[in-house]
Amino acid sequence: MHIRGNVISLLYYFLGVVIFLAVFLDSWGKVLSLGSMSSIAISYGESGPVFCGLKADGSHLVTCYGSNYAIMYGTPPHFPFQGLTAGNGFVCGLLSDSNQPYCWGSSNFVQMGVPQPIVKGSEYLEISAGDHHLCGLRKPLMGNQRNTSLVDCWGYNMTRNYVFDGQIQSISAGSEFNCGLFSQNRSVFCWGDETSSRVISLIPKELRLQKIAAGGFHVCGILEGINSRAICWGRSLDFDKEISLQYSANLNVDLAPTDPMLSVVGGRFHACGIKSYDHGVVCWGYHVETSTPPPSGIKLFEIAAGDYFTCGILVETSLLPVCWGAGFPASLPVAVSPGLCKSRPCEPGFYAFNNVTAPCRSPGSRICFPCSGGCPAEMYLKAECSPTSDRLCEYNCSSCISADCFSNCSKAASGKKHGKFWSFQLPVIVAEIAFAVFLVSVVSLTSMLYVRYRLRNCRCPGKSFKSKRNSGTGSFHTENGKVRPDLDELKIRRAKMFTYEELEKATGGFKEESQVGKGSFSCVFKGVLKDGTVVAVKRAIMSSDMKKNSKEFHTELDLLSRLNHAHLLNLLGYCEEGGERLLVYEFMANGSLHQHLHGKNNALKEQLDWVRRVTIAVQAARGIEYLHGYACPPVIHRDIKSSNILIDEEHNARVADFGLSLLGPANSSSPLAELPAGTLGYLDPEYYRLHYLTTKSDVYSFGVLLLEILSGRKAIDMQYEEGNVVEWAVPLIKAGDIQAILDPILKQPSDLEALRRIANIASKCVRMRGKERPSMDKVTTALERALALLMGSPSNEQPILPTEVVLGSSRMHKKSSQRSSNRSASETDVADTEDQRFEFRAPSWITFPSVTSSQRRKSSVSDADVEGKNLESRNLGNGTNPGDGLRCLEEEIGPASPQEQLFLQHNF
Ligand SMILES: Nc1ncnc2c1ncn2[C@@H]1O[C@H](COP(=O)(O)OP(=O)(O)OP(=O)(O)O)[C@@H](O)[C@H]1O
Repeated sequence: MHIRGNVISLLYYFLGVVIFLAVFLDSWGKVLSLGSMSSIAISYGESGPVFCGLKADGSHLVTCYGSNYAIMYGTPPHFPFQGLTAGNGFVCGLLSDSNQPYCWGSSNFVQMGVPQPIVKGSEYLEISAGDHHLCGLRKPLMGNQRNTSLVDCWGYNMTRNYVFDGQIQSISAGSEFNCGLFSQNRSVFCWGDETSSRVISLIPKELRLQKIAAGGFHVCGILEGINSRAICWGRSLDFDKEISLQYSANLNVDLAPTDPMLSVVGGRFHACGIKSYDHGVVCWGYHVETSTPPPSGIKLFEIAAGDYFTCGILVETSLLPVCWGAGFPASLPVAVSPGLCKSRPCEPGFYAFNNVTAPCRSPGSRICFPCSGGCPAEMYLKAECSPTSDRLCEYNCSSCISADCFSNCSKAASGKKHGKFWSFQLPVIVAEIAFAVFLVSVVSLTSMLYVRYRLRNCRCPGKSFKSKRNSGTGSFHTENGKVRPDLDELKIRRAKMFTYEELEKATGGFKEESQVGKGSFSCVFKGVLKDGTVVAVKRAIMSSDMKKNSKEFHTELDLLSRLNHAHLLNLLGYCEEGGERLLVYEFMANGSLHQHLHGKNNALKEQLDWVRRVTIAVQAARGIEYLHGYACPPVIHRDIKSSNILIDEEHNARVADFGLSLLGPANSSSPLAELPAGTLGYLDPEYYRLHYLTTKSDVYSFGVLLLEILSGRKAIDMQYEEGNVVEWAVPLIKAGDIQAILDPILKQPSDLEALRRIANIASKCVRMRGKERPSMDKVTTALERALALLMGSPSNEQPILPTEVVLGSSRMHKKSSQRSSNRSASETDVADTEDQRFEFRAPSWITFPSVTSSQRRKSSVSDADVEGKNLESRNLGNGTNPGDGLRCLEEEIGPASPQEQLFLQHNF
């Protein structure tokens, strides 16, 4: 008896050791399944939400849906990822091959691509993004450092390597802070800025958590043990009110539920979780007006939150995502992986996901889900959780209370009694399903057509946005005594207001040595902000014409804080104090394209080889295409030139200087009758002579820029006999003498075909009549093909992979239906061969809800404008036949009228 007792206690001891080892090993390897990194991620912010997910086909490639074009353009189509995370305006993935983060989209603070600085060769287990930063938990150290964890962070106020004592199991980033969960004692710690959230001081120190998820200004976790309910702590943004604190009773928000949870996520002011016993979803915290609740009865595998909405992956074989909250389509037509793949068997308490699709690539890897806990009321445990399946609950028919239970039990009973039930009922059920499918299809089709119709007539939200912005900074409004965040107001957090003193300090008192450039109305200085960010500060020259200064300043400020594209220069902030007007931008380490092409330093010129030059042209074209086609309302830059194409450290181009830009009409076909402004040599003759401004004016200037890039000559250079680059180069191009125009400083490529194509594009861009010039999207596509050719892509039919790799972004695919039937001959010219190769994506009303259709229409309308009656009715009120005026233009580029001369003197 005694010996048996000893044997049993020995067995228990042995079992204990095994369990301990399992838990210990688990804490090393389970990080991927527990942190904020997930198979899905949602980016949010001013440019709109984007949902990204790892495809369910085992490729580990990412697919994204949403309205932030910088993210959509930049989604890397060929990189396999282990997991995803997203912040304000950007998405990051942990690369499968290198275990390093790769980000895309745009952020003023986190570098896109592999963020820098990164300790060379560092490999990460998990990454997590906050509003403007990204953190990565490094793989565990070995030897006597194994009790130390390293976390690297990049971005706003965070760029540092952090060293922590103890093994960290997972990290999760909030708005401006981060939290980590220690694997040994399961305690949580947070660091960063807690001014508005107080997440650090409110940490429930005594609690042991199995996982954590940070939200905007709060953190939620799941308690360890059987009572695995969610607890949250934190405070709201501006008000001294606690949000979602389970300890507090007098709140205007829903409190965390007491149900056991499998998973939790944090949004900006809300949190959601997946319930443990039925995979049902429950949300708590603030509700934003107009937000929708989670669809009733849904069951989820995985869940992720944006700022005001949440998405999850349905517990169905389809693995489709479903979203709710504010500002996102409810369902997305893409199957995504329901979790992260791991290469080891699932630990105790987890089971391996089994589905017809195989979301994990390597044969031995699998997705492990935590076993559900307990059974709902009226149910009993039929089978325990096994390594291959979750626990099974069945209705206890003797204690039915709910309708579900009754119907289930009666079905089962009648199933037993009437073995031939199905043979009778099946045809009826099939007919019912077929009818339901038919009904759903008709309803979906009708609503799709209706949505498309509505979008076609959509107006840009520009005005309302502006008026809201001007209406003050209050971030909340009170309704029925409840304090709620106002969605639009909360979104506006982009351009920071600096004091003059801060910028004076940053630039060393605007000393001459800091000056990096000078424009007509401003000087540009290099500066370093308090947090170490290197910036360019553009200071308006104090002139007698304060009104003009101020107008340009506000145009640029207004435009840049609305626009967001990888190839537009990012505005970081501004200062308006007394007579001083200052704009703060990202610093572009390689100055302007003008400095490279026309500076005295030949080495700098040679540095821009043909591939770099064409890459810069493609990137600039993308930036302009965005302004014309996707910005809302559309923007005409009006001053495209080489000194406004800036080049960053990695020789990527950004279009800058929006001082002269005009917002185009969003829903009107009328070209703007603006008085000409711009730079001599780049100015569209149609605009200059007839004051006829459309997006094609930018196309003209871009054509001049292309000629400049090819020839290395300035737009106007009086040292040559033929001083105007257009008048010199176009006849040579038309004669087929491409070699004669190529920059002699560069070695000519063995195959001139790519450059010949670019020269042809340029000559079409600088056609006298706007309607005969191609639109920017056609130009971009043609340039991309040329770049692929230049880089040795074997065939034009290839997807533009080399371009994507170089540019770090991918072009948006076009819909053939959007090809305008009334487009001009020239557009067909440039894109004639390309058109058949346009690829299809999801319907544009899903991908780009508020912009695409109206903008696409706009671009075709602007063509029609120039061709059609509009011109007649609105153009020359003096009775001159506009057609004649245009026809004569090519021949009559003579001296300007005295009035025009006045403009020129004034503007240049
Ligand atoms: N963000 C930046 N980073 C680095 N250099 C910059 C930056 N912005 C401007 N510069 C430099 O300052 C120069 C002047 O820029 P600015 O936009 O004031 O004038 P411009 O476009 O050259 O002329 P204009 O104002 O007459 O059109 C640029 O050509 C460039 O060399």
